[in-house]
Amino acid sequence: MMHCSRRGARANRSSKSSNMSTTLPHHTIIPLDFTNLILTQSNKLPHTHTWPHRSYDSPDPSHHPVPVIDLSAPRAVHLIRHACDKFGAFQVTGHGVPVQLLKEVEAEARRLFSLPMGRKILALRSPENMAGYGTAPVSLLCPKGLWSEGFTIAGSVAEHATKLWPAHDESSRFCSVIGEYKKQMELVTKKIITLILTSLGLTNDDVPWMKAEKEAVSEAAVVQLNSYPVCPDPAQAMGMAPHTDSSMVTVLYQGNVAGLQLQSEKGRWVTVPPTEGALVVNLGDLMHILSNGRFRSVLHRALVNGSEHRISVAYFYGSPKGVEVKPAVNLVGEGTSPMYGPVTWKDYLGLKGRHGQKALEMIKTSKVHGMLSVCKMCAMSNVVS
Ligand SMILES: O=C(O)CCC(=O)C(=O)O
Ligand SMILES: [Fe+2]
Repeated sequence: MMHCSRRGARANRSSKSSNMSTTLPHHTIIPLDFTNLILTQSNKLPHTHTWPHRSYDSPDPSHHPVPVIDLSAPRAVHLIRHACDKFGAFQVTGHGVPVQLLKEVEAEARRLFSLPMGRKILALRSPENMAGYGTAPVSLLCPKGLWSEGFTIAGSVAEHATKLWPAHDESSRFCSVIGEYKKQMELVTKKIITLILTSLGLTNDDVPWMKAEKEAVSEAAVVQLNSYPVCPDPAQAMGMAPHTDSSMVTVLYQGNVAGLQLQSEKGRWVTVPPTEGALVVNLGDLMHILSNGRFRSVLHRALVNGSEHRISVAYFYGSPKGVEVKPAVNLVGEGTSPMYGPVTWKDYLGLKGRHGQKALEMIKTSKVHGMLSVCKMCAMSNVVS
């Protein structure tokens, strides 16, 4: 596997005060102009987007499939505990989100990404604030470009939409579909978190911020639209580089085109097959912290393909503004210390943005006094994944 390094992040930060178009390695924030590329270019992967070792990691066909769990089944809690222990991920049905709404969100994402680059760039995100159009935040830490584009929706949907579609009738559909999606996803995500807590022997009382004010809770969520255009050389390309999400949980809709893979305990890649009407649930780093290391946050990536344009929609649920997540007291053995120090989602995102997959290690209680205080001082916030 080609590992992501901090090279891109450094290049990005150093470009802050200078002319972005000349000094920024473009793949770090501005995706390829796929719409134009598909119309005019030869069938070749640019060297900036060629991952030479990617094809070495062959998937593990013998691995047990990631379980599909019906949320309304009597054994749901038991099945969720097993899935969280073994995979750090599962798929859910019986979630109550109308399939029609999922299809509408996908259609809106396709409408957004098919806009000309000149229009999408009007909503370009900055290196410090990941809301808006650009490559996935994980690309800041990658040596090569990703075969994808992303749009991160944090805060007001209308603010994003009017940048893309100045005409009201063009932006209003996006606002209403995404607005409804956020509402539905908040409901289902809280249901899923409650079941996960139950599987750990905890209740919502052990995590008081679950009952926080409605507004604070809606600040705890971010929607990420991902687009993976048809690729001329899928074996050498990477849609989304391997990463764990920083969230508590991520609920992902991946339409009907395969691409998502997660890493098994044995370190092999396992495809999560699209399942009609199902949503994928990935445990993020905050859940790993809350569970005092019992549940792992799953390493995952997205591959691309040569015939279909794939869309995925991730709903990241972190923790409300200012709330520090820490290992649940009931999961810390008597006489032992919690495995991790308390951290807010915002600070953790800052750490992850700077240090990638090393971030978790850095808030281990043995390390917390040195590194975390340093990173809080120079916090680069709002990096989402
Ligand atoms: O597109 C996918 O399947 C994965 C997306 C993802 O991992 C993310 O947005 O964090
Ligand atoms: Fe992810």
